[in-house]
Amino acid sequence: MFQHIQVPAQGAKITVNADHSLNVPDQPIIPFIEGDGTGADITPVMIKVVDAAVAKAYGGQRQIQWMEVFAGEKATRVYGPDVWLPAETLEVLRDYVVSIKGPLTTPVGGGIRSLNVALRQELDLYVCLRPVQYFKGVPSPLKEPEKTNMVIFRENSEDIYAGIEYEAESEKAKKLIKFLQEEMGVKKIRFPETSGIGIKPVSREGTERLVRKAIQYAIDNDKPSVTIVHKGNIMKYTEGGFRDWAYALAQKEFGAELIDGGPWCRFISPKNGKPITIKDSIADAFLQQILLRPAEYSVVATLNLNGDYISDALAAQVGGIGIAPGANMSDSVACFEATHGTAPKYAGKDYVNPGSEILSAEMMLRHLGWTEAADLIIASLEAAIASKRVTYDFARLMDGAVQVSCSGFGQVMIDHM
Ligand SMILES: NC(=O)C1=CN([C@@H]2O[C@H](COP(=O)(O)OP(=O)(O)OC[C@H]3O[C@@H](n4cnc5c(N)ncnc54)[C@H](OP(=O)(O)O)[C@@H]3O)[C@@H](O)[C@H]2O)C=CC1
Ligand SMILES: O=C(O)CCC(=O)C(=O)O
Ligand SMILES: [Mg+2]
Repeated sequence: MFQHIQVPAQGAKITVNADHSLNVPDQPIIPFIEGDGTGADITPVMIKVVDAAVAKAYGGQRQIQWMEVFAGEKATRVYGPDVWLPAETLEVLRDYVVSIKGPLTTPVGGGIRSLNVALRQELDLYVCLRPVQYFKGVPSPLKEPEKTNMVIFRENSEDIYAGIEYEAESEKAKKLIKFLQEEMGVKKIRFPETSGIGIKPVSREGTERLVRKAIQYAIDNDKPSVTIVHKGNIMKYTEGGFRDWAYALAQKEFGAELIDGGPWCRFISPKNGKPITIKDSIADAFLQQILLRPAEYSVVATLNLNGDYISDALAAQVGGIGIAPGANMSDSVACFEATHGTAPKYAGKDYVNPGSEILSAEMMLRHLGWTEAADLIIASLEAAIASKRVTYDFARLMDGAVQVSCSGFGQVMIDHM
């Protein structure tokens, strides 16, 4: 058995069929990672709200059996000082198929590399799915925030984000720079003696599997377009490759045809008979477009680092990263997590908005096919916002709001179920 993971006495594993559909028992065992910093505040609230929604929706017929698994600072307390991501945590996340996690801290500069990234890489969770939608009543810096309605498909396994980099003046950096200069004829490293150096792998296979998911999502959800966001004018063979491979895939696998000689292309959705346009935007221009003309964008397919920046920027347009959910997915395994981090200055204060992790759980319930419980979460969130009993992030921008704590907001949601 496991060293520190307690398997619940009741409940059963979710399993996956050959076509990647799920078999979900009425009492699925769902592993969760509490998370560092504010993770310890929001994760218990998420669990309470989800349990209330499931109980209300199914009257005791269905129930999640939560199973805590460890990562980050809590893992070092449970397993020992240097154990940040125990092997049995990875084994359980893979084996139990569907899980949810709080945020995990990554130090800036030195120290451990991101555990969040490690987890995505180890489980090959190649899609980071981050829907961005407006909930009525949420304070936003935009005049018409309801026009922002996008779903980000962020490539989750490659790019500069993969963490292949070498510290300035280290032996490895020196060796790589020497190789680049002497073997590859590189003359453009401005300060070779003092440069840190990073590698940006972007592959056709990695691009294709991500873009395939994004286009299929557009078909399944009746979306009008998929926008490929890249910086391919500058990084021609990585970000430019991403753009070219994405267009080629749309033509090859979905029968898209060039519009006015391309590169934009279009195909008719086999689901609703309406056109789906595949277009692209260079990342810097895209960031101003989403503020000025958000209604023109729907599904977004992008590289790892762009997706990181874009998801926080878009979240801000609809009220901030306090209500920005997400999922990391492979074809079979899914680990749901909020877009935001551990917000260390608020840790342990029962203060922050638990909305992102609750909405990540709402995505998880929908993924399980438990739509009634998911719908209850959305309805109770909307009712809680309408009641103006909200956490600090909304209260500071809303007229007439009453500020409640993190757990208080969870209770307001439950009261409105
Ligand atoms: N997937 C993950 O686990 C992620 C982990 N991280 C890690 O988190 C750590 C902290 O990163 P940092 O850059 O501070 O980013 P954070 O996302 O943790 O926080 C930035 C700001 O966002 C706002 N915010 C964050 N969470 C909430 C919430 N639940 N409710 C309301 N507002 C919220 C706060 O704004 P304000 O100050 O205005 O109140 C906060 O100061 C780093 O180690 C980073 O690597 C970061 C992102 C994702
Ligand atoms: O892993 C981290 O610490 C940061 C990750 C992040 O910002 C993200 O995935 O959005
Ligand atoms: Mg981020």
